[in-house]
Amino acid sequence: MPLPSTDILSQATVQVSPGPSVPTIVPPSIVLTPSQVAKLSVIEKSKRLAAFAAVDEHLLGEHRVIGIGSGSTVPYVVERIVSQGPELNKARVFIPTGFQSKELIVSSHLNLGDVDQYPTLDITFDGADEVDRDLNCIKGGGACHLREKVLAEAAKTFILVADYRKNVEFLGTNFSQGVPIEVVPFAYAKVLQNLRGTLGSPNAVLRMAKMKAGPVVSDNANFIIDAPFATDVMKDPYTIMARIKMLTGVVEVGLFCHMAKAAYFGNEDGSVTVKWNNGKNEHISP
Ligand SMILES: O=C(CO)[C@H](O)[C@H](O)COP(=O)(O)O
Repeated sequence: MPLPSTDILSQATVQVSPGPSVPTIVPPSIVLTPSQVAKLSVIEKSKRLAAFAAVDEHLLGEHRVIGIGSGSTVPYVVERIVSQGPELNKARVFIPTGFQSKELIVSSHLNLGDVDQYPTLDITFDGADEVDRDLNCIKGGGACHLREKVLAEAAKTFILVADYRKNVEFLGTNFSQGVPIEVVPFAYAKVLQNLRGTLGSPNAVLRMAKMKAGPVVSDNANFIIDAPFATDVMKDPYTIMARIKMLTGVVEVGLFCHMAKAAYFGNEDGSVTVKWNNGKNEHISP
């Protein structure tokens, strides 16, 4: 099923015209056709709904510098942005949170920039592994949370998009693999020891790669530790985030506290739930 995903170039068709001998790579459009939409699963549809609602409500004509996060929901953010047309988008620059979103921006023919050129962003859209009632979230399921946090912090407005499974009262409810922690490689054993001991996460583990022997290596050439904590600890994510961050060797913690302005969750019934940082909850009917 053709989805707007990171493997967009691998789905590309090669067109060989009779003239030049060099084949042209034509990536499939990020904008889905009605028949592609009809084939999406309920979860994919709900991600797309959340992304569309978030872009429609928050991406303004005057926005020029836009952060694009990582994960499987973000391609739908880009789909909606591309649908706004080249006229609006040619004046904009898009900042990626990692390899995946860089590919997404480039293959969608959007202008690519980096945060060292644009340290202030108008807005950043990103996915989340889980979002609690106060809009704190777990991020880093895709090992991108260092760059994601930089782009969230650099943005005047940070907006989360996710499907209904991520909408929880307390962090760690469904996402039980633990808090993703990026560490410099040579310090991983020491940080693991700290986490399993003093910090109270006996099941903390080094994240291992699936199709490679050895650990996952982040876009910044670091390792990732996943550290699960008890529910009581996760009820106060800021405190545990600060304690982990103080460990020498830790580069960034996948707990984003008090950063998002709003979180959009697509629901199974086609509605969208919006949680705002002022405590307000909104329901957008299908
Ligand atoms: O934090 C992330 C990557 O580091 C992602 O935003 C998070 O994992 C959510 O991804 P998805 O939209 O695929 O559920």
